Amino acid sequence: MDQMTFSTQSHLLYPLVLLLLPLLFIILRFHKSTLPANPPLPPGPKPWPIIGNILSLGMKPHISFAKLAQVHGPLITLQLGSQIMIIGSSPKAAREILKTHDRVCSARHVPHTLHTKSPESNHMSIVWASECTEKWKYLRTICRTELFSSKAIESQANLREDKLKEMVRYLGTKEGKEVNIVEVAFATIINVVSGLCFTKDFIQLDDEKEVGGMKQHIRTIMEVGSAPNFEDYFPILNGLDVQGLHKKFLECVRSMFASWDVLIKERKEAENSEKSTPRDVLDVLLANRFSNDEINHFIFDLFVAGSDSTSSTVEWLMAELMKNPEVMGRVREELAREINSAFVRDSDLPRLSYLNACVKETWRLHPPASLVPHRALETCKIMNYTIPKGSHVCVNLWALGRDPETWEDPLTFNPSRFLDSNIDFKGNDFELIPFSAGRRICPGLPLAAALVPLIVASMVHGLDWYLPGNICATELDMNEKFGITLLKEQPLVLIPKMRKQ
Ligand code: HEM
Repeated sequence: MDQMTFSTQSHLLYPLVLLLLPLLFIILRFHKSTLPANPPLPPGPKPWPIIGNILSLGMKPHISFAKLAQVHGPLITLQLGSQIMIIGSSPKAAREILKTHDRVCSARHVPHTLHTKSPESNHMSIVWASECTEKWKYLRTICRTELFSSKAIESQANLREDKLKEMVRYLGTKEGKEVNIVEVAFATIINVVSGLCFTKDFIQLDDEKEVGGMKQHIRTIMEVGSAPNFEDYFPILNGLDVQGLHKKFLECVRSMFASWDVLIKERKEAENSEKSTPRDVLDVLLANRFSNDEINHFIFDLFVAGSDSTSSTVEWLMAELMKNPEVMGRVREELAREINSAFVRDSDLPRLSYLNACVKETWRLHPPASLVPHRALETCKIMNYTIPKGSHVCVNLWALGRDPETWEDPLTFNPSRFLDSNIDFKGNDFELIPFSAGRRICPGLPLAAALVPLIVASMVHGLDWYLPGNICATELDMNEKFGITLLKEQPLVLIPKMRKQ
């Protein structure tokens, strides 16, 4: 009986399987052909032949990219000559690039302008290390332990306070006269960094004397470094430097290195320099047996990465305070309530919660590094799109701060939004990452976070500020007039007046 049933069943089963097999084959084939083997590239504007989307870059690429993101979405592709560029413009895209795919996207795109003569030299730099090599890790460890640990930052408080007192005294001498805010902030920051590195001032606030023409060199480096270099997009031009950008860059680097070589030589010749406790970064680097070239590159990174970014934040914040008198009023009230002496000290900063909220709001609207230039080490998938190996991968920090899906009334300068919020700028909250996030996050964050509020508090405490001539505060065009102020746009000029206590 059982045998019978089985044989009847198998008798029916064979023709059924034979019938179903071709059907299964058709279904699988159809299924395979609708699912591409690789997801596509992120969407983007249609490229022109040869030049691709170069014309979409515009004068301010971060603004052009933000506009393109409104049309094509938070992850877009641009074809720049032969180079693919992927740009992320939402907190989700930023998290995927800088956290989920941190390792794969951690390589640096080094523009041709900033290539130093030998490929070795870029390996000595933290900023321009094309990959996160052992050397890069070692240099970051020196930064973390010797320069920017909480203990190191605390031990540098006296230096910062001294430089701030010099700045306030200088501003007192400029009463009733026009002061270029970014110049003063820049000189103060350069002297803080040169104090850390060489125990020496590089710029005198009250005259134009400066060591090694630093101001002009850093200005030129920022200018040539941010200009698009066609060599980056057309390999056929490699090494020709048709725009002369690389030549200008090298001239500045050589001149700065030559002036530092003199200081390094003096230090090496000083008696017992190796045996005494290290006074500054130069002593630490010499004790770690850095060569002159390595010292120069390390210090170059600190000056170039730290000066313009910090001074432009001070300028934007002062401009926002001038434009928003009620915000300025609250900052003044807080300073009057919390500061009992003529000078603001580091230890006062934790009590200045409204000023700290103003700093965050400035970094939200005006991140100094608006685009973070990384490169994909391997092909990977981000938000269901393919990111090919070697693509430039950027996060548009400027777009993140103005994303209407994240921020209420995003274009309004409203520091109060941060008063009851846990959002911080330390790389964990992807809606606010002015220092980036992941393994390449800015190592100078602790110094900048201490310096910016200290400089602004020192400028505002005890001084009233006026716009020159007939400029009215409401006329300040915050989006167009300032921008990267060290470049060719108009700097913020204000007139200080001592306040009667
Ligand atoms: C307001 C001030 C500053 C801002 C907003 C800022 C922001 C940034 C950003 C966005 C990056 C790129 C990170 C990435 O590639 O993902 C960076 C890198 C860097 N920053 Fe800053 N920075 C500031 C101040 C400083 C200061 C004061 C120093 C040191 C004195 C410094 C040293 C560096 C260095 C060495 C790098 C390269 C890191 C690497 O490639 O591994 N920065 N910074």
